[in-house]
Amino acid sequence: MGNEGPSVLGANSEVGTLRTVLLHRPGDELKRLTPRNNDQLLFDGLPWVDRAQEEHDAFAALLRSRGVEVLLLSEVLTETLTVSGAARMQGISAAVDPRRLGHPLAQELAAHLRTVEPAALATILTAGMTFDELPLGPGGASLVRRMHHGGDFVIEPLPNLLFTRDSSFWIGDRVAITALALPARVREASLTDLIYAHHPRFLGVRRAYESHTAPVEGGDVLLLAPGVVAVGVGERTTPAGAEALARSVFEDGLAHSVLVVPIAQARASMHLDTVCTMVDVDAVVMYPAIQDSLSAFTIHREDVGVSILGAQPFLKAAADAMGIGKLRVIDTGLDNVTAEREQWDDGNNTLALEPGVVVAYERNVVTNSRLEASGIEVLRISGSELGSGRGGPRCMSCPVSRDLL
Ligand SMILES: NC(=O)NCCC[C@H](N)C(=O)O
Repeated sequence: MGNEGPSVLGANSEVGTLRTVLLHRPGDELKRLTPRNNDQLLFDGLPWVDRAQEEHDAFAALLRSRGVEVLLLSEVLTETLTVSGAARMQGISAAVDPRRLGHPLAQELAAHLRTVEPAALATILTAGMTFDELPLGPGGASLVRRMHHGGDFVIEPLPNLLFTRDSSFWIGDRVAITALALPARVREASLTDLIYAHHPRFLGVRRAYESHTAPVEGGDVLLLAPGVVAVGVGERTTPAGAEALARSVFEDGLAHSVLVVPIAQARASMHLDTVCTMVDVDAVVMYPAIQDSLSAFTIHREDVGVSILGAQPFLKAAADAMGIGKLRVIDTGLDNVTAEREQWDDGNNTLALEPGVVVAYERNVVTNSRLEASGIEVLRISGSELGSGRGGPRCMSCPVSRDLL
């Protein structure tokens, strides 16, 4: 960024030049994964943590080499906990659940956590804590403590923090703290909430989608063009979430059209960005199996209230709302099996650094060569370990600042 100072916060597209991004370098929370808990914690396997960190470091280094400022969630969290007592309280109260721990243990643990240094507290809030790790005296007064096994979690770890896309997203000059659908991820939003509320860098930033009335996850939200938002509805974001988000962004003047896009309620397509991401101002990379069937309900902001257009082909609805003749689709695979394999491995989950330049996993060889054949520059990263959580470069990044289109 040279002497230009901090970038202007916010984004109104998927492809405006990326200036600042929030990533989470995977840490001790990944070491909590075992064959007994990985399904519940939404990982398909047990990543080799050191290698996952190396892969992530290379991802961050690539972004920096392209002039992007990389904010790391653990560092930003520690800074926030250092400057703000309110943030500490917020983080502790979200992590210590009296319904599960009982009041005696919950009170004792919360009192202890209030004495912990910011960096160590940030580690506990992200990596969790087991009963064996409780730094309290013998568990005399707590039945809960006596009855749990030492390896059980007092505070659940958050291995999916890696996917910073889902727990917050920027729209216009506002940030939305999302409402995550699954128990394994709900607490992530308490961390993004306290960071954006109390970190000095974000003071004064206003919120979008404050009502949190229903689940909305950032991986389902695509900023197709200034004023035009697509929201996937499937395993995570619900119809009520999409509707509430639409009304909220209309009221705040952040969009005039919201496309609500049904996607299969399946692990392979848990978010809209697992099947479709933007690679240029008028182009998407999309899983071919859904290209012809993907549809959208379009909600328009009207002078009074909203209008809802019935389901149309997604590509037509998107082009109409964006005011372009056609949304180009870069088809990702020549045959069904290759396409299915590369979709599973996040071939469609690209992160645009500017129009026509994307970061992608190297393993998706066919998809990447199709992108290049269409004139897209593909910056490859390895994701053999990172990918075991089922997320690619877009899932692993929350753009905090993009040049406005
Ligand atoms: N936007 C995304 O598709 N994020 C990937 C999230 C993966 C994570 N293991 C999850 O199941 O939520």
